[in-house]
Amino acid sequence: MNAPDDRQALRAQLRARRRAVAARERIAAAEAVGRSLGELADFLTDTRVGGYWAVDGELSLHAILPGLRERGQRYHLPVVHADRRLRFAEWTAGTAVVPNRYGIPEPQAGEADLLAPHKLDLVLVPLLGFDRAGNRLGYGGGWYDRSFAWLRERDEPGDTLLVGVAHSAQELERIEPQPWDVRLDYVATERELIDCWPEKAP
Ligand SMILES: Nc1nc2c(c(=O)[nH]1)N(C=O)[C@@H](CNc1ccc(C(=O)N[C@@H](CCC(=O)O)C(=O)O)cc1)CN2
Ligand SMILES: Nc1ncnc2c1ncn2[C@@H]1O[C@H](COP(=O)(O)OP(=O)(O)OP(=O)(O)O)[C@@H](O)[C@H]1O
Repeated sequence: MNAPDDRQALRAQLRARRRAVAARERIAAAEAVGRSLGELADFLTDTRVGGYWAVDGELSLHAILPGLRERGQRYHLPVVHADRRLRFAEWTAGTAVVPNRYGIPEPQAGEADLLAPHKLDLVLVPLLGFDRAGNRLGYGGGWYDRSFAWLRERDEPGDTLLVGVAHSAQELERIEPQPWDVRLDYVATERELIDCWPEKAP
């Protein structure tokens, strides 16, 4: 069910499903996802955290921002780059943003203020679909796969933790991984924190 054509059909279906989450549920999820993330010690202590500016039904991260700030953690948004790898720029309330070519707001940062993906300690990753093994379906641009490709070879969580964030309605039974896909370490939903590598040593 995961041949390329099927992946396209699946994306359309998942987009529709994500958009169909009712407003009340969407708001409750944005408020609840912080509790799931809070079960992960790294989320409470890591210095450099990457996130996203939610669009198109993505689970909004705004409710976790005050906590990050109080704990002295720094929050960064993805910036798309011509080499099709993401950079990350710090964002605080008041940072000017401009729409990128997909219409998603990103900080207006100079080259010197952009961080390469490996500089982040933990990245909250947007997605269309996920499974419990940490396989993920994105928009098909390969941005996260390309940007975090070095993590693919790992057989245990790497230096940069990848944490998918999604509505529980976006869970799929199984996503057939592609050779370039980078697995998530955790997925946080409004209901739970899913450890995608339960077999790893404690
Ligand atoms: N909020 C948010 N920010 C993000 C992402 C994301 O998924 N969500 N990204 C995650 O990668 C990166 C941007 N990548 C994106 C890739 C494709 C599309 C998109 O809507 N594509 C259209 C086709 C547009 C086109 O080809 O010009 C589509 O799929 O219909 C958006 C963002 C970085 N920032
Ligand atoms: N490390 C890589 N090097 C070169 N191309 C890559 C790499 N990773 C992914 N790609 C390319 O990106 C395209 C999209 O990949 P895929 O369908 O897995 O996207 P996605 O995971 O849904 O998107 P995203 O990561 O942007 O959310 C693929 O056609 C693939 O060839």
